[in-house]
Amino acid sequence: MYILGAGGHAKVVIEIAELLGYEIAGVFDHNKDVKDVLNYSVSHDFDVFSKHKNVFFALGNNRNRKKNSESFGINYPNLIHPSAIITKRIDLGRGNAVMAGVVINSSVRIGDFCIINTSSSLDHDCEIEDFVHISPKAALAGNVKVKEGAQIGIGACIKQNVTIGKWAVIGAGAVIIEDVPDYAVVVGNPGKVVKYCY
Ligand SMILES: CC(=O)SCCNC(=O)CCNC(=O)[C@H](O)C(C)(C)COP(=O)(O)OP(=O)(O)OC[C@H]1O[C@@H](n2cnc3c(N)ncnc32)[C@H](O)[C@@H]1OP(=O)(O)O
Repeated sequence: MYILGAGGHAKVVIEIAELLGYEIAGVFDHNKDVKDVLNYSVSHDFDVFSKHKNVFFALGNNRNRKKNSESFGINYPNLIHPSAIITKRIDLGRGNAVMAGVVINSSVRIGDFCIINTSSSLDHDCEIEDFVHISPKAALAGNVKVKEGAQIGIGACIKQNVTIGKWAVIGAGAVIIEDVPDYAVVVGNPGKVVKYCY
C-alpha cells in the first residue's frame, strides 16, 4: 500500500495499516521539508506516486483528500482499527479511515474518503457523505445526515434527525440541535453560526 500524507493523521493511519498486516511500500507528501514519518522515508516524486494503484489518502484536511482523490489511485481500501465496533448492516464506501474505539450502529451509510476518528460514535441510520471528518469523541445520534466534506469537531454532539450541510465545520464541543447550512461554521451550546467558509 502507498500512503499519501506524512503528518500526524498519517501516523495514526500507518499504524492501523501495520496492525492489519499491510506492507507500507511507500509514503509520499507534497511538503518537501518532510523527510520521514515513523520509520518510513518520505518521497516527493509524484510521477512515481501517480503510477501506483493501491493508495490511501492519509490527509487530515477534507478538501485535500478530495483534490488528491481526483488525481491518484484506483484501489482504495478502508483502514478499520480492530477495536472499532461496527454493525454488520453498514454500507461503507472506500478509502475510509476508522480509528480505534469507534462505535457504528445499525444501518449506517458512509461514503468515500471519510475519517471516522478515535472513539467517535455514529448511531443508527446516520448517513455520512464523502470527505467528511468525524473528529475524536464526537457523538452523532440516530438518523443524523452529514453532507460532503463537513467536519464535526472533537467532542461535538449532534441531536437525532439533524442534517449538517456540505463543507460545514462544527466547532469542538458544540451541541447541534437544528440543521446546519452548507459551509457554516457553528460553535457553542446550542450551536450558532459564527461565519461561513466558502
Ligand atoms: C486527532 C485530531 O487532532 S482531529 C482534529 C480535531 N479538531 C477539532 O475538532 C477542531 C475544531 N475546530 C474548532 O473548534 C475551531 O475553533 C473552529 C473551526 C470552530 C473555528 O476556528 P477559526 O475559523 O479559526 O475561528 P476563530 O478561532 O477565529 O473563532 C471564531 C469565534 O468562535 C469562537 N470559537 C472558536 N471555536 C470555538 C469552540 N469550539 N467553541 C466555542 N467557541 C469557539 C472564538 O472564540 C471566536 O469568538 P470571538 O469572535 O467572539 O472571538
